[in-house]
Amino acid sequence: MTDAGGLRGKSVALIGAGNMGLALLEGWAAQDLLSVSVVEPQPSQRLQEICAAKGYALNGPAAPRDAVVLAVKPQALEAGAAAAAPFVVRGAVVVSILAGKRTADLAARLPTQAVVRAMPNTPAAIGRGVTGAYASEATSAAQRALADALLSAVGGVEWVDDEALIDVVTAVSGSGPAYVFYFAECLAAAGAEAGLPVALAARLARATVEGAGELMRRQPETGPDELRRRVTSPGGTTAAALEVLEAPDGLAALMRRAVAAAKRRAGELSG
Ligand SMILES: NC(=O)C1=CN([C@@H]2O[C@H](COP(=O)(O)OP(=O)(O)OC[C@H]3O[C@@H](n4cnc5c(N)ncnc54)[C@H](O)[C@@H]3O)[C@@H](O)[C@H]2O)C=CC1
Ligand SMILES: O=C(O)[C@@H]1CCC=N1
Repeated sequence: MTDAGGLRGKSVALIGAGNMGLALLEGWAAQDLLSVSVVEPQPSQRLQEICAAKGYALNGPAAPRDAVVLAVKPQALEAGAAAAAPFVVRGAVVVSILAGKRTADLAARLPTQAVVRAMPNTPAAIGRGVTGAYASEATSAAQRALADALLSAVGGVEWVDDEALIDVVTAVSGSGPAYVFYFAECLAAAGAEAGLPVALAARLARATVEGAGELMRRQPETGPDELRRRVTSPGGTTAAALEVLEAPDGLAALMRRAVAAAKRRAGELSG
């Protein structure tokens, strides 16, 4: 395995290996460069398999680590930070993926000021995630590079200089996969209501979202607006549908409200 991010020989503790923590662990295991300790009170079968196969310590004694990744629910911050603290020594960087929790919230509970606040998303589980990240002022360039390499194991990483933007990242790409899945559900439901057998409508909607996403991925130079135009014949069926979606109270207005609600909720989760 190439070691572009300089992960070889680095040690990491992962606190919480549910959906997102496990996705990160899968990425690290595939690279096979790190020494990993995992703390997880309810280890899944898959977690146990990875730890056994890779020799990762699962719920073993704490030891100083180069990085500590916190992946518990925001509501479990106190207990998660208590579990993380024994792994955090001088020079360690803490990477938190907790929605809403600020770098200051983390620094107040851990023996370090070097905190990276990151927001990945669930396509990380197949190495196709995208993560927004912010590094506190006390984070060194080397610590930030280590955090970048850890997060890059499951997809792209976009850094922001203003911590407040992480709440927006959360509302766009952190929660975003759910919007896309819900869109597929709604398209299927509308198709069924318009007369298709329910299962067929579900298959068509799913294949459409998959195919459109893949088309976008394979044509990175082409914007979604242009891809949309290519579907839309003047005076045709797509134009008729888009007239509905583009109405003042249409999809753009709904997305604005949805993103604003998620951003607001992220703010409420801080502290
Ligand atoms: N699910 C998602 O799409 C995303 C979630 N996040 C954030 O990631 C974090 C984790 O979310 P999920 O993985 O979805 O939740 P999850 O509930 O699947 O995983 C959390 C894990 O933490 C474990 N845990 C609880 N207390 C603990 C403790 N004291 N020490 C160690 N482990 C402990 C739980 O047993 C559980 O397995 C959340 O803070 C969430 O905001 C971030 C990006 C996307
Ligand atoms: O719903 C949540 O709070 C988490 C953060 C982004 C995606 N899931």
